[in-house]
Amino acid sequence: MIPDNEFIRMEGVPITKEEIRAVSIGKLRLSKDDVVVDIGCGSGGMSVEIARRCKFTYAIDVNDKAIETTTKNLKKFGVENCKVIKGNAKEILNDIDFNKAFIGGTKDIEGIIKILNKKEINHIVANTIVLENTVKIISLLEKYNYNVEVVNVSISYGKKISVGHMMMAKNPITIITGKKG
Ligand SMILES: C[S@@+](CC[C@H](N)C(=O)[O-])C[C@H]1O[C@@H](n2cnc3c(N)ncnc32)[C@H](O)[C@@H]1O
Repeated sequence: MIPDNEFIRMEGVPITKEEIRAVSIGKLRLSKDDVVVDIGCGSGGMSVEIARRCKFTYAIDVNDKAIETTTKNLKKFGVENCKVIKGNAKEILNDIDFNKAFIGGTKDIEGIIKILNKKEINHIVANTIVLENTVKIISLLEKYNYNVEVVNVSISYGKKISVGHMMMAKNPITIITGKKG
């Protein structure tokens, strides 16, 4: 994994932390034949890591700054097998071919999961912070007969204080995996 501080960051939108990227990448079980879409690519933290491990990646975001930052990070890390597309994933997914999806953004999630199911995408991994989004994604995946695994990851970073290291907790992230077949 690339350390967090090596990425160019987009103001106001946190990059997926190195440890969360590691678990999420593990859950995607990537192979060199996979074509993966990163829905809500933000700064491109996941797009870069995914593209380095598969055949091709589509990085989609509605936000101009996200598109700009992801493009810069792809260039910085020498990633050439990733196309960055601006827009709402709901309007774009029907026009591209891929076999796995990573979900990092949840706007219009009902429509997005409906399309993923219709396109027979049998391996989906989502990261959520907000409880309501976690519940919504689990329910939607179950509605479309995906087998769902839910993992909650809590990370604490050691901070040096006078008497030793104090562990400072970050907010937990839920990693939801939906699979069929
Ligand atoms: C938490 S950030 C993702 C962080 C990213 N994984 C990273 O490491 O930099 C979520 C992003 O999803 C985008 N987003 C949310 N819903 C979306 C949608 N339906 N289509 C495209 N982008 C979306 C937001 O604009 C935001 O940039």
